Amino acid sequence: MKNPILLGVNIDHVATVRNARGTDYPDPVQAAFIAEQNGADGITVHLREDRRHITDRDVEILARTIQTRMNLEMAVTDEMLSIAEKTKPAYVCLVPEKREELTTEGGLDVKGQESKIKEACERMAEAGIQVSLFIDTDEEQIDAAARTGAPLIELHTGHYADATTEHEREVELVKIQRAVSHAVGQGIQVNAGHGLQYHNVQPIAAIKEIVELNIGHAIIGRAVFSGLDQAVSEMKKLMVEARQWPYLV
Ligand SMILES: CC(=O)[C@@H](O)[C@H](O)COP(=O)(O)O
Ligand SMILES: NCC(=O)COP(=O)(O)O
Repeated sequence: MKNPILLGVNIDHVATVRNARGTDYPDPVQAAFIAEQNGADGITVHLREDRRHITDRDVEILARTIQTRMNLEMAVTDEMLSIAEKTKPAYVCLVPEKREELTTEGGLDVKGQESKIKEACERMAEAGIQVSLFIDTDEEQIDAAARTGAPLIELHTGHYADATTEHEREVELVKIQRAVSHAVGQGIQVNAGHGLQYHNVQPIAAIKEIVELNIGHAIIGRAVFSGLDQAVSEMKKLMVEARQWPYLV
């Protein structure tokens, strides 16, 4: 395919199930292996400060066993930057984090903490790690991301996913399309993710400049019923199919 769309499978919630009982299973390491065998182009894990799902042990083992590439999502803290330096994932995705949140609620405020994020990007670049910034579809945030030197952004698709009417969803889709063009115009690679599932992924996958989608909760949820192999390959199939659609803007 000339313009492929890549799938990063987020395996956080395999660890959520494991940690609910303090057992050794299900193991995210096994999940990564199955996901890779069934079309995942990368594996994403979010090492939260409260370690509610993925743990340091998971990151250490995954760093040695992932065959594709690891995308380590993390808050911009010294502790997390040091873990990244030690484990050397291919990518880190810097995200905002609140301990009490159920999941990530919004994009990183790059504009409001530009020098801190620029320093983090430089520190990661020195360690040979590519940085992605998880941000909203806001042109000022995209411009700030460009100034930090981050080669990638991941656009937050949560508002699109949470839309309750067709009109609202269309409005959010247009915001994503415009943000993609704006970022690509500045030479930034654009990924996207959050809240994507089997029924809403295709219009996003059809945006031809988006390189990769990171999807987790919906895939792991479906895997409970269909198995992880099918859950991953079905998602990839929908994405690849949508990539053949005519461009939407
Ligand atoms: C940054 C992002 O959009 C998601 O990866 C999110 O952080 C997932 O975190 P949870 O798996 O804890 O919901
Ligand atoms: N960055 C988004 C991600 O990794 C997965 O988010 P979700 O599909 O679990 O909402």
